[in-house]
Amino acid sequence: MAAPPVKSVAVIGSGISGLTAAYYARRHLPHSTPLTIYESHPTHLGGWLQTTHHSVEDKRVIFEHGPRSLRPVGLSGLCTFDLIRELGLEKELILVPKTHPSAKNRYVYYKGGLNKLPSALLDLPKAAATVPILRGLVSSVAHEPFAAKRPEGLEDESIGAFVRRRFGVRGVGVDTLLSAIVHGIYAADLDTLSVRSTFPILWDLETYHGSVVKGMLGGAKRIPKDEREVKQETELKEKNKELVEMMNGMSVYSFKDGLATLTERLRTSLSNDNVTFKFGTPVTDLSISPSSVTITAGSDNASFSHVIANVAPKTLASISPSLPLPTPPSTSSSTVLLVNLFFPPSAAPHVPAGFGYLIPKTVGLDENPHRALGIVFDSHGVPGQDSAEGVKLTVMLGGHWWSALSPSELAEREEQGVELALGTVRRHLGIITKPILAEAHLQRECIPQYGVGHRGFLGKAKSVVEGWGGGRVSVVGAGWGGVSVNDCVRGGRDVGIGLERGVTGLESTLYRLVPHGIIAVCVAVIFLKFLPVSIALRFASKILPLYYMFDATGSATPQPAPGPPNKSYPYTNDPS
Ligand SMILES: C=Cc1c2[nH]c(c1C)Cc1[nH]c(c(CCC(=O)O)c1C)Cc1[nH]c(c(C)c1CCC(=O)O)Cc1[nH]c(c(C)c1C=C)C2
Repeated sequence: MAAPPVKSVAVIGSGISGLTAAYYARRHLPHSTPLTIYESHPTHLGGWLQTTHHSVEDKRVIFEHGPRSLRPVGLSGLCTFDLIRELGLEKELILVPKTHPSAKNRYVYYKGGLNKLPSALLDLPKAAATVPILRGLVSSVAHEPFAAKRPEGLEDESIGAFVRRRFGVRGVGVDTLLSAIVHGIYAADLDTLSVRSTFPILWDLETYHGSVVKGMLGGAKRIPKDEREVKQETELKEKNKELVEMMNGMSVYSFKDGLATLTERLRTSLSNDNVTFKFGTPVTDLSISPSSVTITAGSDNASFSHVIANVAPKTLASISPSLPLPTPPSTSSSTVLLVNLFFPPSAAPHVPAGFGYLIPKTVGLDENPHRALGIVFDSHGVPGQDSAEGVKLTVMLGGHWWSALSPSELAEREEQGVELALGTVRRHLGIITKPILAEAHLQRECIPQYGVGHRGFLGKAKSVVEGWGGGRVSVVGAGWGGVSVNDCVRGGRDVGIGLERGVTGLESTLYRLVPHGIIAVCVAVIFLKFLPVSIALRFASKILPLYYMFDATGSATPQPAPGPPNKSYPYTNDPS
């Protein structure tokens, strides 16, 4: 069936995915094609990319209330380069090299202290012998190649089930380490997330090599690469040569004025380019006819030839009653309490030069009474962003630990946010000084949870959206196929460019490998200890350095309407 001609386009939701889709649509369609963006929030645009600027004695401090850095890797990473180049943002970048302490020093809180994960091959023997969280893993890794074959017909399972099936339950366990990483990316419990949708590399290594460890030793060679991806990658590398070169050897990057630079620049570009923004207009209905899609937002009805929905599956289902969308295996999203703290030089605590630390699921309430998930040492993580001297931290709490809390209990946690964060840093890092700036933001439902079977859901959703929309409706955003900013940019770009072909937005999510090789790296680190040096070096060249260890891009764009709209609770440093 030929795709219907594009005459007018509406985008529902102004997160990074929606804005990127609008941007590329604008660039690819005739200038006369009208484009309208609906945003339910009255003023805020950009979804979970939320940067605020603060002043300390006339010097600047930047707080990120969502993602804070991006990882320059993979096809999705190249898509973000393309957007940066298009927007002329190259000079606004802050690059963090892999040699920087924040890239090399990554920690997990375990057994009452920070466990430094090794960053180089030579550190491995010592680390495996002395770091408590690494010690027990050796036998698990040695066992993995001999684990029983995957049961016939198993299509997906939780990350926890996969890891226990392959690595067994010995000592500290690979699952303990992985639970910390899952906290840092999804703020979730590894026993509820789909391994195929969150760490597809692990599933694929088992499929094509019969073992994760064996597959890694073979350089994952047998895993087939999608031809479309290879072609797109080659084209993007060519087009963005300078940025590719500039990012060579970099661990992460951000912007001088924070990550919201990206969404702000998109807004400026779109505002100057025949795009109408409708703020404060939640879309309540989406209906389809053979010749158009009609959007109802409050008392406003408007018809478009095409609609791009930057909303999660459950929201799309609720606004489109005639769309027979299957129910996703999980409709929940993690809620994270983010507390930003800034300590002036006179009260600057000592924190190790590093990225920060994550807290595994097995750390008990006695050691982690406020259910913190991890702490980022921002002043090390993105150096040089603030002109004010001092120490900046972000404490992240809640996530799956708070999934059963009522809205009023969550609001209570937000009100107590700064105290909970200070209690945590006192307990873990011995920090007793007071910050000069402190803000708590409860980011409600900010990270979608891909439940077991999510991939199967996407396959069905694609045919349903195709059949229902007839090439007029596409979906983008973290709720579907990848929670990182890079994934969102990639999804938005694919749809913006592909509107005339009638894409659903779910084409690439079905063959996309979300590049989370994190566990593979953890496993490798331990395994290396037993290998002859020559094999180890070959192995290491494939998978080291350890930048996968909870670095990378952030998420996310979905609804409900996020934003600075959230109340923030400033902390007054009142000695009384
Ligand atoms: C609201 C808090 C968030 C937590 N995770 C994400 C957000 C927005 C999303 C996220 N964080 C990371 C990734 C990996 C992406 C990839 O390309 O592989 C994703 C999708 C990695 C990450 N985790 C933390 C940081 C600082 C980063 C780097 C990117 C970023 O700036 O977000 C720290 C961290 N994030 C969360 C917790 C609990 C945590 C703890 C230290 C939750």
